[in-house]
Amino acid sequence: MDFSNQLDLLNALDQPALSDQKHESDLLTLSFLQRKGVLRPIDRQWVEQLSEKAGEDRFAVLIAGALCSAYLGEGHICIDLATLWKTPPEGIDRARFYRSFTAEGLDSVSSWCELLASSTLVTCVDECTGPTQRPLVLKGTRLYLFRYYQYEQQVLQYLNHNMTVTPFDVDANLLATLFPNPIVHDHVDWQKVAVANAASLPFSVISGGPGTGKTTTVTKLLALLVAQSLAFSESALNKPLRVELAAPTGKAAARLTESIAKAKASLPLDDRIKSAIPEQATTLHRLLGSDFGRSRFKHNKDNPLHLDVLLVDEVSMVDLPMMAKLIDALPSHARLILLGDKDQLASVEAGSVLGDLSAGIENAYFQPEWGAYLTKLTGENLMPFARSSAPPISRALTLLRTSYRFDANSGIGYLAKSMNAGDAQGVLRCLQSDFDDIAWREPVEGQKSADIGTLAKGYDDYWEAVRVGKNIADLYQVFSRYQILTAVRQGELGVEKVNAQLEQYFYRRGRMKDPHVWYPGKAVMLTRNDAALGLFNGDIGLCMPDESGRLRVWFLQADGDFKGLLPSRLGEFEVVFAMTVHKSQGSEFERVALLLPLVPSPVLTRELLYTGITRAKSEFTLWGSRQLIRTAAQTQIERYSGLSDALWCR
Ligand SMILES: Nc1ncnc2c1ncn2[C@@H]1O[C@H](COP(=O)(O)OP(=O)(O)OP(=O)(O)O)[C@@H](O)[C@H]1O
Repeated sequence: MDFSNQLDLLNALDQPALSDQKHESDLLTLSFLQRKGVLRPIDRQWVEQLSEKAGEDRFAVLIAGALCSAYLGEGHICIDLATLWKTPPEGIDRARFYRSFTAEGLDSVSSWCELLASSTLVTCVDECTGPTQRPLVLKGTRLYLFRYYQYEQQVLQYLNHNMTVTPFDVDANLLATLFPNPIVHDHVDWQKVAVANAASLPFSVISGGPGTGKTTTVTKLLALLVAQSLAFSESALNKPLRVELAAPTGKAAARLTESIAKAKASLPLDDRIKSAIPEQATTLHRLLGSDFGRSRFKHNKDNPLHLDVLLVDEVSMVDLPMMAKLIDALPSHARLILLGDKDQLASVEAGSVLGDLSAGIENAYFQPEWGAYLTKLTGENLMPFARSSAPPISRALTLLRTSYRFDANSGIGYLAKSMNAGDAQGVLRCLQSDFDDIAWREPVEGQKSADIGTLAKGYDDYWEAVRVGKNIADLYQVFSRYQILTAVRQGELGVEKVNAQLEQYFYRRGRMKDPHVWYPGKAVMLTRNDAALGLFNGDIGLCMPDESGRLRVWFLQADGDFKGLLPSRLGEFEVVFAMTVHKSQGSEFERVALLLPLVPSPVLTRELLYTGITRAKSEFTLWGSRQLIRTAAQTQIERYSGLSDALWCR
């Protein structure tokens, strides 16, 4: 019998493999780690292939490589050996972990690093020779997969270069025109500071929670840049400024288009300038020229984008590889302006670029000479924020702190703030207070499933709009007013089950004749990009008949138009009367119901709940137990990378 087949069979039965049995009580093996769920099959296979090719069989090297791959799957850019040495991954017995290293003569993290540095699989970047193309890169106690080390370096090199350039000239009078009302008391107008900062620098980040005026601010920034360019081009016959707006998803791009158009209308500037400010946003994939199925984009270092200014919204959703590719495709003279909420969930794929960039943004410290420069330019007194210890990156960042959407009487604002601060008591107090805009539904004793009847009521307006045959634009508006969010995919209160139950409930109420076929009102979300159709993962389509009565699924395009497709043309999709919080990023709804699972889950974190809460504009209902809410508020996501330490000198 083939021995490897036998091994697979044993693994599938969750039994120790034959080769492990003699080690079971003493040393670790890769197959044991896979069975414990510490490694995925792909992590083990990858490292075993490398081991065979390179003739490297030392366990301390193989476990480091396999963990690097496994942690990448959880969103980490690298592993930190020092942290792992102190706290072995969950599911591994500590004594056994250390025994496995002692067996190879290792007794400390430095001896582990030395051993790795001696391996043909690892490049040690402290060497004068620099990195060679080996699968793993060791920098200090951080171990990376080669490609991800490169991505991180690409972003760092870009930032380091752009943090030291001489500031561009900024028209202080124009800046004053855009901010005519001085802020009262001793407060700083951070929106004005953000515009001054971003207009002065080739790279900037503007972060803020919901309704803090991010769009208002960048619209003023674009107005300033466009007006300066128009004035300059008139005198020097220069070309007009080429500005591009982008976001990670189609939905977020459509929202950016809408918000910029609205904010532009109220600018205190003449129409010539307003009309030169673009409104049309696109997705990052489309901007870069997505070549689906390939990881390389049409635009890159050799074929840069044709633009002078690039504004990217919802940057919390942008992963490290995408950021590196974006930077790679920027022409050297271009400005990059990143916009987002640093406290939201990080990207689905690896990295937390916005979080890393803005790791120290709360302090709002500038280097003294930058503080003096901004004070002169804005007329705001920024010297109290001057610190000689502030790292260079600090000047490129501005945090907007005042929410103009949620005032002191807003439960949503208070709840979001408490959750973001990890203040579990504050969160529970807020949920128990009588704010008009929030509600809390605790599961009752023995509850096994969601209260579908109550949740489904939120869609009454939508079904009425379907029944009377509203046009697709109006129907989309109505649909976007209410959203059920779930924290998890699987389980009783997971998105799959809740969607199935909702469809059944609607069927019983006569909303459709057969829930198993396409019906008017069916709402779906794509789960894969589709180049041929120009649609993206996360795009939402509503099924309604066209003029000839044929059912089509209608998708909102970034330009505000709708594209209607025959259902048979769609690739992978799922019903979307409920969606996960992850999928809701970049969208906002008037009313949101957030369902927590009935049992603890590692995905319940402060960032997940904060993101869920801040999707709601005027009404938020939280379905979840006191215990899970408390635990989530106290659990923060940590993603390993070298970016924040390199930028914030920690
Ligand atoms: N300085 C300000 N003074 C008064 N109102 C403001 C100010 N800045 C923004 N607003 C108003 O606050 C609301 C939210 O602003 P805006 O849409 O720019 O915020 P945002 O941070 O982009 O919001 P979102 O959470 O939707 O991304 C808008 O109605 C806007 O007109």
